[in-house]
Amino acid sequence: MDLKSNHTAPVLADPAPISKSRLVASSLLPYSSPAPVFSPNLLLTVPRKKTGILDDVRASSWLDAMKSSSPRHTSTRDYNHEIVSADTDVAYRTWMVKYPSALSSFEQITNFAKGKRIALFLDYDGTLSPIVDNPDFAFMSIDMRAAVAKVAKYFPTAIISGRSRDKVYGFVGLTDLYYAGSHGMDIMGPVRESSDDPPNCIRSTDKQGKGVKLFQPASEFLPMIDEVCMAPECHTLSPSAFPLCSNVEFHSSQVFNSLVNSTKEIKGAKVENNKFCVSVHYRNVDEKNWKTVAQCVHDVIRNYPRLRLSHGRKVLEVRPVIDWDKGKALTFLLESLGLSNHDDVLPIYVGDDRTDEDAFKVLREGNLGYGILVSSAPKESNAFFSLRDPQEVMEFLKSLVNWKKTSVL
Ligand SMILES: O=P(O)(O)OC[C@H]1O[C@H](O[C@H]2O[C@H](CO)[C@@H](O)[C@H](O)[C@H]2O)[C@H](O)[C@@H](O)[C@@H]1O
Repeated sequence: MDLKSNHTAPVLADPAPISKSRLVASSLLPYSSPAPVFSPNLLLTVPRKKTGILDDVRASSWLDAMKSSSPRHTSTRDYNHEIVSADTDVAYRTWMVKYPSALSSFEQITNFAKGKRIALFLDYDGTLSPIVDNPDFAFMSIDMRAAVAKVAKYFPTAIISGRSRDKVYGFVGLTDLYYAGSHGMDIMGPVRESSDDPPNCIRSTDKQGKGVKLFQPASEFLPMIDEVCMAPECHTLSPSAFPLCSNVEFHSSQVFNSLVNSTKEIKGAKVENNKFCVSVHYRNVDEKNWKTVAQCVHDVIRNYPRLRLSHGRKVLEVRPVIDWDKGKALTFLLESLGLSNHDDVLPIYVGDDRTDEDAFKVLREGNLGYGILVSSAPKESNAFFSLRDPQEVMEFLKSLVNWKKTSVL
């Protein structure tokens, strides 16, 4: 999948599947400018069905996606890969030929990184913290926090999460990082005096009083009609009474309430407000009721033409219909950090989820850097390397720090 670049945007020359040869560090091509990401129109068009019933075809594709959305884990020991059958192990090892371990390939990675500035982008759930049944208890370990704190001393580091920015900051609790919440729709990044800010970017200060840039692309592309939406009568009307209402946060809380209401009878279902997105968790729902979860979500979002659905790990994620994702957030952060358009920069993105694939794709297709997929089960990815679980992520972060400390640059 090599790139031929013209003056404006790279052209994909070969849409063939990811080849083994692309997995070697030396084949990372020199930087070619990515297409501008801040296009004036980020609104996506999503075809909608008028019917209120989730028809069989859609229901089965939702269900298939729901079933395949996360490797089954029966106990935490799975994550330490102690209980794996021989078959699973063989399948995993075969898969690792295509996605080699970032730990065993560490020398290859650092050889390529020599003389370059590494920038680190880390997903939260399933990457820095193990997947647990209750999303409110997805704490990272003390050791992991220490490892992240150390790595952030040596490399610019950002967390890009589907959680709300405040919530993920609450879990990580480190100040020397940049945070992007709501799948990148709520970014608090560094201020760069020399660069122009895109629309919807405001300068502010963080909790420590440091100058920061706050970028919330969703509010730009779903123009606010605050006055209308926030009028008290709005709250009592059904959502279809204000189809043009486009205050995302307002939608988010409206949708949140509707989803909470419609799923309250489903045992184990949990709805989480992530500010610009709402997550509907079904990890603890009996599989025979997953279709009901899907139906409830479908029934709610069909009232909101400006919302769409994506799938995460045993979670349905409702988000605004804008062309913005973790990949765009990564590009935005690289620009904000003054690290885009440089041959001597090596971004590394570590993540476990489907939504992280957008970031892996940006790195792969732009020949910019490495995606590292965290997975204990084989799955197709745009990442270059793999790590099994958060424990291995921690080892990788520690190795980066040791390498940096000892390398003579
Ligand atoms: O982008 P991320 O930081 O990975 O956030 C994606 C979603 O992560 C959380 O859900 C996932 O982790 C939970 C805790 O381990 C688990 O219970 C759930 O099944 C997973 O889907 C978070 O709760 C969601 O809101 C995020 O969208």
